[in-house]
Amino acid sequence: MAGGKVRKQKRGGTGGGGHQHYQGGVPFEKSKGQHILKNPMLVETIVQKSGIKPTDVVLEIGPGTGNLTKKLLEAAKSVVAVEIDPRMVLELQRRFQGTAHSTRLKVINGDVLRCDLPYFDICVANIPYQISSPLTFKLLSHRPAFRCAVIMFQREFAMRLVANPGDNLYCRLSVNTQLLARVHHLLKVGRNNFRPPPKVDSSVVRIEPRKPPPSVSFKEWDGLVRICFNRKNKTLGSLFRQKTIITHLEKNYKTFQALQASLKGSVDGNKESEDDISVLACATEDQGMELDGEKDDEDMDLEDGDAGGCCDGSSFKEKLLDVLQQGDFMDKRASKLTQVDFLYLLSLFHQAGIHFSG
Ligand SMILES: C[S@@+](CC[C@H](N)C(=O)[O-])C[C@H]1O[C@@H](n2cnc3c(N)ncnc32)[C@H](O)[C@@H]1O
Repeated sequence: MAGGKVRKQKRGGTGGGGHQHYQGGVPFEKSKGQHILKNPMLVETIVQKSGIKPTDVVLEIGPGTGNLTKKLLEAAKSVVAVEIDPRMVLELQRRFQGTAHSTRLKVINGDVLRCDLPYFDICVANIPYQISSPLTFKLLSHRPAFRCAVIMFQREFAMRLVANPGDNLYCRLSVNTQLLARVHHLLKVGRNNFRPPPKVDSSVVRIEPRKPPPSVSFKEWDGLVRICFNRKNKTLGSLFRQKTIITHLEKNYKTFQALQASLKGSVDGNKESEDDISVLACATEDQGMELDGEKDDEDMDLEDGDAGGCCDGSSFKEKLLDVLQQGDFMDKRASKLTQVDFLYLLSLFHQAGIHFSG
């Protein structure tokens, strides 16, 4: 029966003795991150901490069998739920059909990363963890900006989101998310609150988009942050001496110079608003954040050693190092830099005509 008791069945014929978890005859699929919340107290706490108003439209991602959906419908004006699995959509429809809530629930059957999101005031979700990073940036690029999102993440991902300079887990994901939003850790959640239990612990995080959004190009920002966190414990002086970095930035520099020349130095009065727009456009492109965040000190495609003997290359290297020197960044490490430090460094590079997006 829909929304009914969850039962465990032995997987037949495998000989492996493994268990398949079912709800209403529907087996859960681990590949879709189907770990439903089985603790009603926890569901209640999440809804309370969301601060939903009776006038709010709530977006739920991955409603599954509807345990959270039910409580959201009790608190909100309406709920829009995006679910990828048609079997779950059917379960949801059966569960709420004919109830007082049915007219206030809209279910979209689709992949949340591929569909256009509707207007919403608040997002509350227990998501499949494999989409954590792209989903976070898809939400943060959504307009109009929502009030807040209260989302269950894998514990380590959550701790990366909220990490501060100097924390072990401080990474590109922390810096980029915190540019666009305020993030707070709300709740630690043990794996036994789910059926079937996942292999990892979880945490609920509150994400509040910054309003107005920062007037910096996200692509430029992320280009700088990506380089700095490629080896977060190396000094910036040493990172910006790497040949691949110098070559890449010099190419951008020349392209930018050529562009400036072709524009004959004319000042574009709309520059600032273009930058604002690129914050939105580029945030959604950046879907490899989680992986990069998790590989801070391993993900290395840089070559050690100085740039080659080319005169152009050497003088451009001096230019890069001058910028670092000017802001006293030569001996600093990404692991300790604040948002303000990154903004200042980016502005110094821009003043020198050095850009991070090609
Ligand atoms: C962790 S379960 C949460 C279920 C339910 N919200 C709960 O808390 O009991 C994640 C749900 O997201 C769905 N899902 C997985 N990938 C999705 C995607 N890309 N877009 C939308 N839903 C997805 C799964 O089918 C599953 O129902």
